[in-house]
Amino acid sequence: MDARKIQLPREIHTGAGMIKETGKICRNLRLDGDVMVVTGPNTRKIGGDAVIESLLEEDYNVNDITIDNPSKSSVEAVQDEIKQCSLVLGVGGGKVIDVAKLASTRAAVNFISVPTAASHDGIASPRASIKDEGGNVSLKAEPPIGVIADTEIISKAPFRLLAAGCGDIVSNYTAILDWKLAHRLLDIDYSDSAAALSEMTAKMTINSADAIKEGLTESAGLVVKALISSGIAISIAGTSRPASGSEHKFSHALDIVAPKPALHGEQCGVGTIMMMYLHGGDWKFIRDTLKVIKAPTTAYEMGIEPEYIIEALQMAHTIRSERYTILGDRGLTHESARVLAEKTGVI
Ligand SMILES: NC(=O)C1=CN([C@@H]2O[C@H](COP(=O)(O)OP(=O)(O)OC[C@H]3O[C@@H](n4cnc5c(N)ncnc54)[C@H](OP(=O)(O)O)[C@@H]3O)[C@@H](O)[C@H]2O)C=CC1
Ligand SMILES: O=C(CO)COP(=O)(O)O
Ligand SMILES: [Zn+2]
Repeated sequence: MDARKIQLPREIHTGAGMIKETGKICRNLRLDGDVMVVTGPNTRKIGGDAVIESLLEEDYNVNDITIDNPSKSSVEAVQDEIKQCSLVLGVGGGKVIDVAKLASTRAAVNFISVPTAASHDGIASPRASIKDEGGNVSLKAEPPIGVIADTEIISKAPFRLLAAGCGDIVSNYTAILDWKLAHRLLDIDYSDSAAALSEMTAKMTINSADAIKEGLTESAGLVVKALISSGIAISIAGTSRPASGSEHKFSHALDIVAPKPALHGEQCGVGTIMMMYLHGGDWKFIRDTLKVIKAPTTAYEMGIEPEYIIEALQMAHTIRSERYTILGDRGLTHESARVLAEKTGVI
């Protein structure tokens, strides 16, 4: 039996107005000492101030820092600031949460994830995507000890963010197909339980697609719980394989080649349509589900020119090349990339 350590959040709090309980939740988790609150320029007002107020009400000594990109320098800046702290809270979207997550891991202090949008599955995952010279790199990190998801705040976020979160969940379908393929071809370690959790999460979200509506706390709750569940599947597997396959390679490539990339979840959703086609699966079902959710299904809807879609498809196999997927080791030719994007209606 190979020795494994699985780290999972100890407490997950979801509900309208939950952010006001942050101070009490931290005290109940027996988290003492000074606290650092990390936010983004928009999310400082949207959630950061309420978190700070709640912590002050519980007599915490609170510092705060605002970051505007998920770079190595942002992580280092937060790490420098948290030298005297024993707890870090990331309050924002995926970029803020990733920076706070990695900085707290490196400083060996507790981290609590406070998503203000249900836009990605990094909320509870043991990964952090940080920009470096070559683009985004996915780094190992410690998952949060707690998650506080205020569905009131999340439901009021631009609906585009919720739809993007659904794209990141739907992407589990092709991620699992790629993982199974790599396991069969190359005997890559595979976790039935992580795959089952990831696939069930995607299925439940897709079956509820009609219920995912703008401004509803119920919709926010459904999607944020699914995203947390995807992050837990990553923790169980010890790799992002349950939620990241060829469709993510396409998205990461698009982040590099597109002058103005779309949201992570949007790109992953569109990538799932095309990679499901390559797998010979029901790509129209994926496309139609994303349409019901009002997530983008074309380059135009993502605001990305067709040429960058083709370029990203051709480049995708080179992203994390050790991770075998349906793209194979040689990837797509220009013509096959063009035909793929056209046949699936992406361009
Ligand atoms: N670690 C992991 O496992 C994973 C990490 N990721 C990473 O997450 C990032 C994508 O996250 P995503 O959230 O899509 O993008 P961002 O973090 O860039 O957030 C998008 C924008 O939404 C704003 N925002 C967040 N919440 C609200 C709100 N309630 N109301 C209004 N605006 C809001 C943010 O504001 P502000 O600028 O103030 O933050 C930001 O301007 C990528 O870097 C990706 O690599 C994705 C999946 C998994
Ligand atoms: O986005 C993710 C899962 O949805 C994380 O995956 P990566 O390991 O490809 O960054
Ligand atoms: Zn993702």
